[in-house]
Amino acid sequence: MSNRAESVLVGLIGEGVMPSLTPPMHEREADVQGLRLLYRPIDLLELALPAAAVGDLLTAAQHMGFNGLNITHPCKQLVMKHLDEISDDAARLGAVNTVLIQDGRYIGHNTDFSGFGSALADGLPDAHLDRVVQLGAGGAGSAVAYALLKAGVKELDLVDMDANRAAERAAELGELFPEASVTPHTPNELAQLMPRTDGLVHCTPIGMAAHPGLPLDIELLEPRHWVADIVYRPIDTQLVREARAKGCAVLDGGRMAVGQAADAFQLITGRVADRERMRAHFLELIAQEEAAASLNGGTLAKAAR
Ligand SMILES: NC(=O)c1ccc[n+]([C@@H]2O[C@H](COP(=O)([O-])OP(=O)(O)OC[C@H]3O[C@@H](n4cnc5c(N)ncnc54)[C@H](O)[C@@H]3O)[C@@H](O)[C@H]2O)c1
Ligand SMILES: O=C(O)[C@]1(O)C[C@@H](O)[C@@H](O)[C@H](O)C1
Repeated sequence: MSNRAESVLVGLIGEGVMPSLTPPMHEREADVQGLRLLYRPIDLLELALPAAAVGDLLTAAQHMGFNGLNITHPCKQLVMKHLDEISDDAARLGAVNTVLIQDGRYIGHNTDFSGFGSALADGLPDAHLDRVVQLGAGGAGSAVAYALLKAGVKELDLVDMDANRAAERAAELGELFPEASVTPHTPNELAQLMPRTDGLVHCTPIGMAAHPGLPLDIELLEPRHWVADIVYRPIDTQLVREARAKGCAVLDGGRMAVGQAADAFQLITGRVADRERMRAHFLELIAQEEAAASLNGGTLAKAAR
């Protein structure tokens, strides 16, 4: 038996979270550090609960002695009204993916943006950040764009097939970062944008096992561009492979997945996670999934993210 101070109990609330690699990443890192930590997925689909149940689940988690929670789709905004305190960045971004339960209070943070920010700094330390093209302005894309602007990007070209979404996000981000210029675009403008950009960040589902292919005409990519993909199932997406083959500096989507986990681990446990060790474990887990998928005829597990 142990209490909240002696061991750590963590959960992940969202839809379709059973295949998530975040629970094993936290548990392995805690094991290596000699910390007793259990991390359970709490899947709204399996429980047949609506997203609006997130508030009741927070209460239940507190009653059951949880130390913290990760929150994912479709609850990252919904959870905010149930929190006692929200970090400045999560409040500005309008999304929470990590909730600490401390002294009966709920404190919200966002480690998606910080995880991408540290991934970019660690994985592409020499990347020029004056001008960046970002493809995809959805949920993850919003956190990534926020991280890019915090990292000092001066001109961010936000491209989405949904022109309204690109325009809304660009306007929101432009207000948060008045010193930068954030401009909405549709994919047919990529031929004009790519020759002017330092790097490309990819945040659409294209390249995932269920959505194979390339998100842009690969001829638009030049060896001087750096490329960051956030898709990580598979880890070497077609974009990552073809960008590497052209000589571009490349960041794979696993770096962000590990970054958000490492930052949440630190917030929840108070201990610093060893990111390289966590990444090595993450790559092991992905390799196991990919090997199992190739045995099953090439279909990756029903992993949503
Ligand atoms: N590495 C990580 O930690 C991490 C975390 C979350 C999501 N992801 C990956 O990021 C992807 C996007 O996640 P999300 O939550 O932002 O999804 P989302 O559905 O909220 O957003 C995707 C956006 O891409 C746009 N889009 C789709 N196809 C496009 C195309 N061909 N050209 C331009 N725009 C296009 C859509 O209109 C939408 O706005 C996921 O599919 C997942 O693979 C990675
Ligand atoms: O790994 C996952 O499944 C996650 O749900 C991905 C992303 O949504 C993060 O914000 C969560 O902390 C964990």
